[in-house]
Amino acid sequence: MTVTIKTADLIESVADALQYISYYHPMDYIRALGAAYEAEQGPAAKDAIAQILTNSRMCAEGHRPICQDTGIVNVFVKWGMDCRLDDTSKSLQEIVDEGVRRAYLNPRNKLRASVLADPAFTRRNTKDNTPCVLHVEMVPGHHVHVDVAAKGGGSENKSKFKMMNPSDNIVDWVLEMIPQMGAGWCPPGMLGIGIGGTAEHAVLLAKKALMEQIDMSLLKERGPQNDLEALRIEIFDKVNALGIGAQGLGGLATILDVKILDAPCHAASKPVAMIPNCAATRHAHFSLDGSGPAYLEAPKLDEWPKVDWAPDSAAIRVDLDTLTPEMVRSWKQGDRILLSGKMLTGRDAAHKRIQDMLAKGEELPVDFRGRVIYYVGPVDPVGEEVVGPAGPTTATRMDSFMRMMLDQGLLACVGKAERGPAATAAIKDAQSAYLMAVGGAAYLVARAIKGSKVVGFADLGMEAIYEFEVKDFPVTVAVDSEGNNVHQLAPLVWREKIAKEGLLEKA
Ligand SMILES: O=C(O)C[C@H](O)C(=O)O
Repeated sequence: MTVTIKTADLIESVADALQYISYYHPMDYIRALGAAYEAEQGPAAKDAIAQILTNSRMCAEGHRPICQDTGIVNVFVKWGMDCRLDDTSKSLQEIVDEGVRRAYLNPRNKLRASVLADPAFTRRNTKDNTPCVLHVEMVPGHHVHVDVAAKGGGSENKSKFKMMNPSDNIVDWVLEMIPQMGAGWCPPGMLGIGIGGTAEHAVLLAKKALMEQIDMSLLKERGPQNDLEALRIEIFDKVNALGIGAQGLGGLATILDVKILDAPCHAASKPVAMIPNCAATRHAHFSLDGSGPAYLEAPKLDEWPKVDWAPDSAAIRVDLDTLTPEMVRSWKQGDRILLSGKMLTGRDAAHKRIQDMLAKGEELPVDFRGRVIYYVGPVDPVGEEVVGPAGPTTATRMDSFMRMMLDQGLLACVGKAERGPAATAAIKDAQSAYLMAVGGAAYLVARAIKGSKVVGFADLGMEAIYEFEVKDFPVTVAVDSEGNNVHQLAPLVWREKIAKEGLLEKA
């Protein structure tokens, strides 16, 4: 029996699933994060998890994206060989891309276009987030199974691969890689690990592993039944013992689960890949059988933990419009701050263009003297919004521009994740500061943005320079003017505490 799948149904189902995952976290992630929140003892990490959970429920209620990085779309299709498409004039890539386009341009919940063509050179935004990355497998049967994911750039950037020698130890390699990955992948999330096959197969296995349900607490309760399950538990316990914690702020929950898929490999090799999934874990799964489009059922809002983050009333209130170098110098690593006033924005493309313009002696469109810059690429607003979700992007990518920006008279910067030694030294030399906001709390953070206008490089789309007017925008001092660096210090403290006090056994 041949089943006819309507092209329109496939497009509609992909678009619906992508809209769905932009604002609904998978419930297994929410349950695991809720449990991590209860167990967390690191105060800064607990606050970050509270922001992520509060943001998640707000997004589920408001049908707006969990993160400003609405991802690059990954699609895995298992095509039942008894199925045929009603319209064979387009490739499957074109059909699925049409679903992506409709989802990302949906006027009720416009998502961010993050995909750039010509990646090595002009890096032009394709404006509708196409093309997606599509994988197709032909399988027996009369169903089309589709897994869709929207993978954030920050976590994808931390993917690792090693062609190991057969006798090399996988756990040792993972434990060597995790600290190097820093916090730009927005922990707590999960790790997908692929072992075996060939180089490209191992990476694909790691990505597919991220589509599985989080079930580490069940696995630990019943105990491992095979070597792969034992390996999952060993990696889970040893990674969390590193004390990295939510957003790299030091704590008990760095990962919520480890998923491993394997495949036979050549006798000479042991390819291993690891891909993390961030706090904006987004994936959904549906099947088509020719009877119409698939629509996913909305989760119940009362399934979210009762966590309502509110700004810390003891935080230092800072007026950006009257900020002085003396005030910046008075901030200490770990201080909680609520920013109000005007703040500029800029991320990768804007920094590169500023560098090129300065090299040519051209005048910049914006004067950075006495200003604070926020590393962000916001989602476009819909309805009454002044801006869509607008959480921080990874500051580490701006490290090589830090000294250049400080030379322009910049007072401080805001982003997420750690700064490297050169950027930390530049901040110390200029007696500046780096403030961090919570990655994965973009809709919550955007509530603090009361005004927004583009003031430079408008052609860069979400990467343009904006001026935001903010009110009580929550940040923490991550590098202070003396070069003290939270991301270096806090995990060390928590690693020791976990080991000495056996905190993970008690959690
Ligand atoms: O692109 C962004 O907005 C964020 C990015 O995913 C990142 O985590 O650095």
